[in-house]
Amino acid sequence: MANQGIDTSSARKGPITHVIFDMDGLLLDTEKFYTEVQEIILARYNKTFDWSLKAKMMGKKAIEAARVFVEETGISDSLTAEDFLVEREEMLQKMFPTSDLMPGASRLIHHLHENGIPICVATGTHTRHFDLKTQRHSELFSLMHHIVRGDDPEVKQGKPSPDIFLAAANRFEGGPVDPQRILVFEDAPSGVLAAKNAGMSVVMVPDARLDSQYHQVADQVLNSLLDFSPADWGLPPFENASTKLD
Ligand SMILES: O=P(O)(O)OC[C@H](O)CO
Ligand SMILES: [Mg+2]
Repeated sequence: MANQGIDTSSARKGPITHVIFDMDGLLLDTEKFYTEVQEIILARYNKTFDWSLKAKMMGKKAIEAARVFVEETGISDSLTAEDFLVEREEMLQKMFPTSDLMPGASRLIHHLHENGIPICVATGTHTRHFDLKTQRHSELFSLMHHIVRGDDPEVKQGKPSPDIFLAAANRFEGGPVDPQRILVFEDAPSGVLAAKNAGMSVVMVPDARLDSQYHQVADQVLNSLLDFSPADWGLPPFENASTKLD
């Protein structure tokens, strides 16, 4: 483990040749939408949504996160996981098309692509939501070699299962790529665990409100993608490392 720096004992298991990006909360500022609708729904039951619950939900497939939500809040007798998904859907559908990029996402994706590093996305979100979230960012996502979504038939179980990252490793040119050559970027505890379960190295870029106990599993923890130094991982450095553009 390493916080705010690199742990050379666990990192560099092999030279990094391929990169997998998580999406929600890592490339796109979409976790705030889930938080907002969950706060609204819980308020009706006179309960508050907090980051200890958020930590257990984020990164998971929708139905898996929904089960955590109704069970952990004790409202499962009044609201099933399936009904919770229906209830939040209308609100989310209005929010997702407004999704913004996270700071540093565009710079890092363009940099890796321009330097010939194969990159892809592995997101727990399903195709219909993916399309809404990315509609303003099609140019950036077109730089990905491939995109694996939560409703992909190869993804039997959501994060922290390694399924989605192993499927992503399989689909690179000449795949499957050795997991030791893959660096994953994640924001969620379940996603960091999934990457480690797949045998990959992982840079965590967590929300500042997430309890720091969840940092321990990651190989490197950063406040922002703007703080990533490719050279730490043997990847081509930014030409002007002092310039932090979005
Ligand atoms: O973080 P992602 O991209 O795997 O998405 C997972 C859910 O859709 C949101 O937590
Ligand atoms: Mg995420």
